[in-house]
Amino acid sequence: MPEEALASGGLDLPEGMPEETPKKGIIVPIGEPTVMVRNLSVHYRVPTSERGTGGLKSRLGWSRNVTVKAVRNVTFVARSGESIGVVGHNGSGKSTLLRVIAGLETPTRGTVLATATPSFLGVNAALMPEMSGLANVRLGLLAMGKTPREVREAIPDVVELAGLGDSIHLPMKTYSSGMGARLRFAIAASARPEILLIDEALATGDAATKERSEARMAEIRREAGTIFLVSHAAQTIEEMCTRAIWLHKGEMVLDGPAYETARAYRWWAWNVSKGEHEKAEKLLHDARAQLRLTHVAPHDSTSKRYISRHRRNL
Ligand SMILES: Nc1ncnc2c1ncn2[C@@H]1O[C@H](COP(=O)(O)OP(=O)(O)OP(=O)(O)O)[C@@H](O)[C@H]1O
Repeated sequence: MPEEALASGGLDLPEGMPEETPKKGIIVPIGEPTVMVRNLSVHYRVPTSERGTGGLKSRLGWSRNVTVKAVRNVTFVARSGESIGVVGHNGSGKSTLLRVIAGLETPTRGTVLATATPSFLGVNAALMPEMSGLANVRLGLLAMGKTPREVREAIPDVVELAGLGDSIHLPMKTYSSGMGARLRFAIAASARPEILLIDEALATGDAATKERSEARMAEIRREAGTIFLVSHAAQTIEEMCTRAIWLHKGEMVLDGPAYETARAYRWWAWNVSKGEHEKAEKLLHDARAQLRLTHVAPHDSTSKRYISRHRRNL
């Protein structure tokens, strides 16, 4: 997204809002498509305690179901060498999108094609809270298919990347959410997966740990990997990603360079927090007007094989 487009769309920062300077990231060439998301929608039917219009069922105390449209018609293509941040307010569909790419959920409509099985680092990744961080590293690495010897070799690197010091010997249930997230990141990133999905893991941590995480992410990208990173913190996205997607109520509002997209989102969020709802609406409208969808047909790419993430799409 060119700078002029941002300016003409009225997306300059207002006076008083702190400006972040874009960080010079490690430059990695962008390669072939690794994940293709097409017309993806995820709807949930959920019971509501809200009273109906007074029909018989409602008078008998039956609960009604409503449809929550968590993801609405999202389309994009991710390529190797990209780290893609997903930003958006609470409930905008960020985690749902990641879970569908991971193959943990089946979409209501649309398809996800990928060149490899994504490694998913969710906030609730199944580790054992009673066991120490170190024991969980072993467990996690074994669960990812490493042999006992590979596990032994990988442990020092994972422990260093997690940056937990002596706390690595304490039970995981004693960790703060940030400490747990760092450990999960270190375990998942040690596999150097082709596609890595990270949900809210890197917003915390000291400068040195952040630096190491960033370097590891760059390594994965350099080895032709793609990373998705979900975060509420636009600044994390600016620092860690090359590209960002802004979701709002399940819809894609903007897809472009991380700095511009995160900045546009931050300004919108800032206006919402100040009660400037008209201005925020206009910003959403302006951002949507700039949205350019990235498309590619699987046969456009010669050397990769794409696998559907969901059985019903096979
Ligand atoms: N399993 C589920 N059943 C019903 N509704 C769900 C389910 N998972 C998510 N939702 C709803 O879908 C919408 C999107 O949720 P999602 O967790 O993807 O958003 P998010 O952007 O990751 O939110 P947050 O930033 O708060 O973590 C929300 O309205 C949420 O309540």
